[in-house]
Amino acid sequence: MAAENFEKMSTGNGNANGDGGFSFPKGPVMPKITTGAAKRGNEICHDDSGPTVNVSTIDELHSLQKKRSAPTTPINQGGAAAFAAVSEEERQKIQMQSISASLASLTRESGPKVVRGDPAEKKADGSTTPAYAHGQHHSIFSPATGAVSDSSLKFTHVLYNLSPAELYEQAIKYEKGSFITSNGALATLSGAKTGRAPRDKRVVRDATTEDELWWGKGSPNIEMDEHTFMVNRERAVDYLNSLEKVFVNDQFLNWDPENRIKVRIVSARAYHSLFMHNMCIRPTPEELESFGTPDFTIYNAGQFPCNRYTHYMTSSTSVDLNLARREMVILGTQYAGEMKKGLFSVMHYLMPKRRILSLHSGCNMGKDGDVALFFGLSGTGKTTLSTDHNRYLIGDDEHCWTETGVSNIEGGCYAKCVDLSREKEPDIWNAIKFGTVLENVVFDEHTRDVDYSDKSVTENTRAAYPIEFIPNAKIPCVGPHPKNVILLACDAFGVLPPVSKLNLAQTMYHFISGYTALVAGTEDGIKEPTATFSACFGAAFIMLHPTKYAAMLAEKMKKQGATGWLVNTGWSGGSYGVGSRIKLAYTRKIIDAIHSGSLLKANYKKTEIFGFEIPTEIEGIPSEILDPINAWSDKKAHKETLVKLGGLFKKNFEVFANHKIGVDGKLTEEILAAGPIF
Ligand SMILES: Nc1ncnc2c1ncn2[C@@H]1O[C@H](COP(=O)(O)OP(=O)(O)O)[C@@H](O)[C@H]1O
Ligand SMILES: C=C(OP(=O)(O)O)C(=O)O
Ligand SMILES: [Ca+2]
Ligand SMILES: [Mn+2]
Repeated sequence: MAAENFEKMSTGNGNANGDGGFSFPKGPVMPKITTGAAKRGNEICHDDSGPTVNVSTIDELHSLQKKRSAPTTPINQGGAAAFAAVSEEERQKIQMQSISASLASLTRESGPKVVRGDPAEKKADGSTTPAYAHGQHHSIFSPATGAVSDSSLKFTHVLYNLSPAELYEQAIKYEKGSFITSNGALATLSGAKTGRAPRDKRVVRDATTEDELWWGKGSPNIEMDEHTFMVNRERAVDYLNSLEKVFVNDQFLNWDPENRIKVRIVSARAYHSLFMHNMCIRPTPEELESFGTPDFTIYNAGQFPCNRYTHYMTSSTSVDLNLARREMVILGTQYAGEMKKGLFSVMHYLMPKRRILSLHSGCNMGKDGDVALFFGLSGTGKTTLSTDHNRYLIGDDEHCWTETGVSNIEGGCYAKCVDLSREKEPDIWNAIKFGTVLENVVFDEHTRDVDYSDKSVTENTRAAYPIEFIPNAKIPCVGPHPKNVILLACDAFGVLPPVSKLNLAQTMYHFISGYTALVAGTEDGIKEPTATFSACFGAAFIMLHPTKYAAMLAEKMKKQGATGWLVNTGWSGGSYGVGSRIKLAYTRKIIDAIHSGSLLKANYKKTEIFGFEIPTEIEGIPSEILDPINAWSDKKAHKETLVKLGGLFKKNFEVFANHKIGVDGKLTEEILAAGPIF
């Protein structure tokens, strides 16, 4: 009986053949040792009643495994086929020519020889160098050039718009610190830099940008000249060309089809290529065929430092933006966020020129089409709160607001992972799967389970995933005009109310202030929260004077009748160290009440100093936390802290006191009066 059951369970072929008189001994044994030899007499011993593979060598077997990707342009029947085949070759040639031009070191050759494909991939003849004449898999481009240098003799292999699976393989084979975690994500390390380096971000100051951009105190635009840019560009390009292979991504920014920008990212790491694959908008195969030349190019040579003897360089890191050349160069940092936020800066320049407002905000939409924006500095909750199971996600970080509505600039999200839990943030948790880049996380060496509470590498652990990994993403990522504009502040002083309703002047005052206060980091033993003011909740990325963006926001909010709110996602019941961070569940309830419109109808009272309108009740939230003073046991300390914060706001706003916001002089006065009064 036992043997019979065992036979039923086993799907072994060949033995459970009802040939009587033959049974396995009891106990766990290997079922397929003998064959039908006992019955078939002197036949040769074999065990292959199933079909066999139709090859004669192991190489042939391997060649069967990968089928060539189907051409994306349907080749017409009949006479057109030959024409289509030629034009495909021609198209690839144009594409390689364009990549060669991107990689040209401008002082020497016109561009390197480029060849498409992995140099380690064996050709049919076993060679690994490109086949010059009979191009099979690889298209090749050799520029006509008189000058000969070592770099003009070698090929630069281009890994063009690889798929996530291919990029996983590249990362795991060649990039130390790349692993697959148990959820299927690709874990990587970004090296010495685990966050952005705003003090190393430079912008070329030329005749045009001199007048157009915001320079000087408070501005993120640290100047450099054209010549220095070219020195760094050459350094990056030479570094990239010295490698055996580079990754090239051709993608889009902005879901608004009329204002879409074509971007090319040239990088040395599969990690960077997969990151941008996830974060930018992915072209369809057809869109890629007609991509042509990009509107903007990033040269990411982050593994290679800049030269400190180069004028303007103050460290080994430099992130350089040249708007005239439409190029960005990255040296000395591998933190992938530089690319995403660098392109965001470009959009903060290009879009306002078209009278489109670019926003450092998350954005989602309710079932009835009500759109909300979530402004806030890093770590205040844009990604967390815009990812809401009951609403459609338009985007978590970068948007545009046009005459017709909003559009996401990106094609993916970049979530903080520190202390991530399945219970509190199920959608982000589930988005961390095959295809997602997991930066700087710690995992179990055997099970590969990620420990999101482990901050050994950095506190700024991140997951980058395509937006469609969020089940209720709104694709295409566009929506109508916003109804609510939510300003997020993580107030570690614990004096800002959990939610305040703002009038237009207050909304503008707080938008221009861009306040948050974070604890500087538990390790350093810093007890005192530090206030940060970052104009437009994104001073690191804006290119024009903050009042330009503020004026556009005021005009749009007024025209659309949008309501402004200030939500404190930080401390309650005392400053950091005494009080505690407002529960995410409470913040979500507050946000729900904003979306539903119920909060608009609540009863309000006015606070001291800041003059906020705060609700007296919100369903599901203990009423006593709505007015911060109630949650503080030390009332005197509360008042002192409130006055201190008010003072910091005042001091910060001084630099804006002489600026007119838009053409409306009355609004400017109202904004100046909308700050703290004491
Ligand atoms: N009350 C709260 N509201 C929002 N986020 C909170 C709250 N309490 C804790 N958090 C945590 O703060 C972090 C917010 O980060 P994130 O949403 O990525 O910010 P941003 O996208 O603005 O940079 C998340 O790790 C989130 O879990
Ligand atoms: C990636 C960033 O954005 P955020 O923290 O707002 O998600 C950043 O500021 O570097
Ligand atoms: Ca940010
Ligand atoms: Mn975010």
